[in-house]
Amino acid sequence: MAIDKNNKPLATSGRLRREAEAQLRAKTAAQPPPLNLAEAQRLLHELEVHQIELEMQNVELRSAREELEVAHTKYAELFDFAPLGYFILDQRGRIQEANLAGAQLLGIERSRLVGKILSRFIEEDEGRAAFAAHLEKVLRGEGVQCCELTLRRPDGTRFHGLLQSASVDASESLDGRVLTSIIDDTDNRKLRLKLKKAQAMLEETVAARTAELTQANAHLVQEVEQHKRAKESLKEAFSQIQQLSERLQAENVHLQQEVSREYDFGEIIGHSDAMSYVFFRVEQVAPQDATVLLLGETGTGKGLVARAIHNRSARKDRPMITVNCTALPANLIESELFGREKGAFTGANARQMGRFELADGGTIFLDEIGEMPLELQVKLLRVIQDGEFERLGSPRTLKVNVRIIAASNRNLEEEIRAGRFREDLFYRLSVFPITIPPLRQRTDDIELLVRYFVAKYTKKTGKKIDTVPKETLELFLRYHWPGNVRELENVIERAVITSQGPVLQVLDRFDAFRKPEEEQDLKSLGDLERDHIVQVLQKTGWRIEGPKGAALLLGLNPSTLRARMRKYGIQR
Ligand SMILES: Nc1ncnc2c1ncn2[C@@H]1O[C@H](COP(=O)(O)OP(=O)(O)OP(=O)(O)O)[C@@H](O)[C@H]1O
Repeated sequence: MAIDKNNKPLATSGRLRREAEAQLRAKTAAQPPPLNLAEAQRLLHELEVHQIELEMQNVELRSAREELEVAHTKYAELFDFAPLGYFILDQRGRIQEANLAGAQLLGIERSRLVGKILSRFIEEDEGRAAFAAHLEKVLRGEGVQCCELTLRRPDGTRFHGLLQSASVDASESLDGRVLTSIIDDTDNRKLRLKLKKAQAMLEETVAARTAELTQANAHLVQEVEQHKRAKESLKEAFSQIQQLSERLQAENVHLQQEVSREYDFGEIIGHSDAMSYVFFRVEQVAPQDATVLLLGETGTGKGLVARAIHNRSARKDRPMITVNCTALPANLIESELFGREKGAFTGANARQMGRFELADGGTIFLDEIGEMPLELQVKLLRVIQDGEFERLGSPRTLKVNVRIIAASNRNLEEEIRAGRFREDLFYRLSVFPITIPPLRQRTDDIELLVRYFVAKYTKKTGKKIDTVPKETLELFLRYHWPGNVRELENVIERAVITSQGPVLQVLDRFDAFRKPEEEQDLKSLGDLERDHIVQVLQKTGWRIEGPKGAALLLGLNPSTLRARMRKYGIQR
């Protein structure tokens, strides 16, 4: 009981007493009624069972704990002796935990490792910045991150580490922490570098070798190409040589034939105005490539003029091929001109080059063109126009570059009228006509020709003849020479053979050279008039006027006679 300083009970003590008694009452009221014995025994039993249960649980817990400890030891060993360093880092990269391998890797005791910033083991600022970025990415939750860094141990040794980090999420109660494994990749890296170097070297060697091989290959291909080309050009050269040899052979045969015919390729003799005009025309046309048509009686020298044109042309080093259209059988002219393939017709046993092919680059002289069969005239026209033709029996078109000189002793205009000569061919041929006058119209040349032939045949026979009697010359001047220069040449040749001594003796009666009247060609009125005028003039010694002049004999006015002479080209 509470008392005051006078040892008297306080007034509040009564109240407290009352409250305490009330609490006791409430407590006893809440308490169960006192147990009876049976109940007490039952409760005691349960209590004992419960205690046994607890003891058993305790045993189980202990063994579980032991097992856990064993497992922990086992995993701790695994953790410690794992072949790579494990580190648990905080958000700033401070090492919170590390396995033994990790401590060994960083060359520091494990106990001293905890609390150290991993960055301090990283070489160079650059590496540390890379690690910071690595850590940041991990903490940002960007998943597992890897990086390569050079790390330095406290003893100064370095190693190349491969880092792999992952953040540990909060549910694993390692909130904000990072698990980082580090592998010492130094040896592997060295090996890799070596391997890379070796590979680079290998690649370099392979590239160099490949380049060498490619070059060698290209060289080979080039060589093969060159060989191929060389082979081709050899083949071509061979075929050209073959063609050339064929051509040369043919040319040779032709030239031999020409030589055997004793053609006179020397200069053309003549100093008459008529011949001077012919020479002038020859000089004019020779350097051109124009087609020339030579007109004139037989034996007037058309062949010689053709040769002179060729020899004065740019083609003079190529052959002049002569085709005498009268000398060849009509059925052979075509194959002679254009050539033939083997078997082109019965009897064509071998391939033969035509005269046009032979004359390629040169000149072809088509003598007696008026004799050419009509059907061939068409083909000739084509050659003149396009330079093209086909060999007999061959569809292949050949092209040649040939200058054409044609000659005719026939009056081609009459032939056209008679339908024996194509007008178009005539106009093609007569681009540049040259008419060679008959010998009787250029008696001025006779003496010159006589001396020329005498010299020629005395040289040939070894005789010495230096005089031609005046009477003989006069005889020659009077004669009308139907065979022209050829006839005169024959007369001289015979005379040289038969002459004894230095004087030329013409034994033959001159009239013998005249054709019997009935054999003579029927001449036109103009020709007869011309011949007659010449004869009379020769008789009067070329005197025109006066009592012994030709005009009187002919019953013509001298000026009329002069006009006729001009018309017919009659000159002394
Ligand atoms: N002016 C001349 N000078 C020298 N010889 C000539 C002359 N004219 C012709 N001859 C000679 O006369 C002969 C005949 O000449 P060429 O064959 O050239 O005449 P052609 O007019 O072609 O005759 P054809 O029409 O009969 O073929 C040849 O031997 C030739 O040498």
